[in-house]
Amino acid sequence: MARILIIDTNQPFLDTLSREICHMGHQVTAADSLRQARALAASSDFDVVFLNAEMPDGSGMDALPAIIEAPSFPEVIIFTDVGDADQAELAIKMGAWDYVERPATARAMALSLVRAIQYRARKIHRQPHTTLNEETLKDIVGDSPQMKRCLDRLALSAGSDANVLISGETGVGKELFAWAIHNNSRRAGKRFVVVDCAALPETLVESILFGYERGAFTGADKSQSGLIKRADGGTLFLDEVGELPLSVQKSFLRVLQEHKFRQVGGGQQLRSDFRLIAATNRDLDVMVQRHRFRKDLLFRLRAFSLELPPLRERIEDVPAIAIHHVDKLCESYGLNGKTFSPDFFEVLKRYQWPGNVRELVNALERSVSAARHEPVLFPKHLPVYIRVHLARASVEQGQQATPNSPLPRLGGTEGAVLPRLVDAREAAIAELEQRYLKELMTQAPDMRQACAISGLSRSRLYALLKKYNLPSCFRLS
Ligand SMILES: Nc1ncnc2c1ncn2[C@@H]1O[C@H](COP(=O)(O)OP(=O)(O)OP(=O)(O)O)[C@@H](O)[C@H]1O
Repeated sequence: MARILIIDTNQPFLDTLSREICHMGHQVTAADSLRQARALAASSDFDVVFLNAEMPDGSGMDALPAIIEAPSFPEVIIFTDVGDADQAELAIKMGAWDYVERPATARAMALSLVRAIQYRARKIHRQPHTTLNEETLKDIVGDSPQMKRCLDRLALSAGSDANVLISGETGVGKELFAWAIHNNSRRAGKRFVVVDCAALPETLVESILFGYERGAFTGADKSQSGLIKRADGGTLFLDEVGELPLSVQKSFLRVLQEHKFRQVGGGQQLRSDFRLIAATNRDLDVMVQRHRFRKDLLFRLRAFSLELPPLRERIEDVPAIAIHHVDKLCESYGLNGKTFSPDFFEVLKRYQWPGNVRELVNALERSVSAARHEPVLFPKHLPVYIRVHLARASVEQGQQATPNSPLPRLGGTEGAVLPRLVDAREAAIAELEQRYLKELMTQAPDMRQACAISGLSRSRLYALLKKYNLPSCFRLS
């Protein structure tokens, strides 16, 4: 629970904003003058202060330094009815957390509070980990207890040079965490070399990793160093390490033990001082039992382990992640920032997100495109497959009886009835692709045959499996 101070004289707005904040589980105190606000800030602890820039007894900007320097060093959100770019710049330079024009609804304003609280909680939480650089963590959003535990583990691993194994379902943020570990380690500033083991053609894995000498194979007309050498001094990130062919696992184990290797077709021994971070969405212990992964390699990889939980197990992080990515998307599309309809986050929180944060980011990207210049995101802007899924689930749970309707209702607050044809077609294709891939998983004994049957390339097949969060483990016979 955070403690919030609101400094404003507009009673109806104050009442609604206070209600919203209490509803979020925080404690609110109100002050209707700067004098009272200064006294309160000096005598009580506050996490966040909403400060009106124009108060009857003076300028909120003048009171800002005293409030920022109050004993609890609160985060201050300045709000105003008359936006002024110069004043905004000054406020931020003076240390305000944010400067906002008073939005139409108190609810929208309460949402900007989420980020301030999250930022503050992290700041306090991370104080003992002096090595962590705030700037390198700005893209890791989430304040749930699970996320805090992961950030603790991140801080621990960043302080050592041990190999790290990051596990978790597809799209949970494994690469993001790997980056953050690298950027907070002594190797920050050196190379972070990413190897997507799932996308490496089996015949070329060794030459890509180890490099090759001139004449090593047909077409090798000059020698070429590999990714292991490129990572010298920095970090080597092996994504989807479970896909590394067994033959390569053996030679890679040697590299891990000795940090020495030979290029394909080469006699000379080379050295590379890299730190290894590996990631997997597969159960490597099961793969070891099935003789698909080397036990000694797993043992080495797992010197330090970090397990990232699926998004559905930290669903409270969804609004903050959504705000973060919508802001980024609007910025990259050159759009004005967007606010959210009251039920937008409710809908996001009801969905299970099998593709985790990546699926959420994709859904938001499509929502922002669908809304274009509309300032508010509604559930109707979400991809149709999500709305169909939720409508079906809620009908099945008997929460939403639509006995006479042959089609699920697809609208959000607007209550639209029929999807656009293009959306319906997309939903049908998605459903068919998923059914096909599941069948393919049970019929094909291995990846090579799955590609042969489906006519898909290895990387396209992996991309589709990832899209639908289907495991890439085939029947092992
Ligand atoms: N905690 C988070 N806060 C904000 N964005 C996140 C978070 N975690 C993941 N993302 C975003 O989700 C997307 C997927 O993240 P990332 O590629 O790191 O996942 P992954 O687990 O490595 O996926 P895969 O297993 O498919 O390789 C990225 O756009 C990333 O920025």
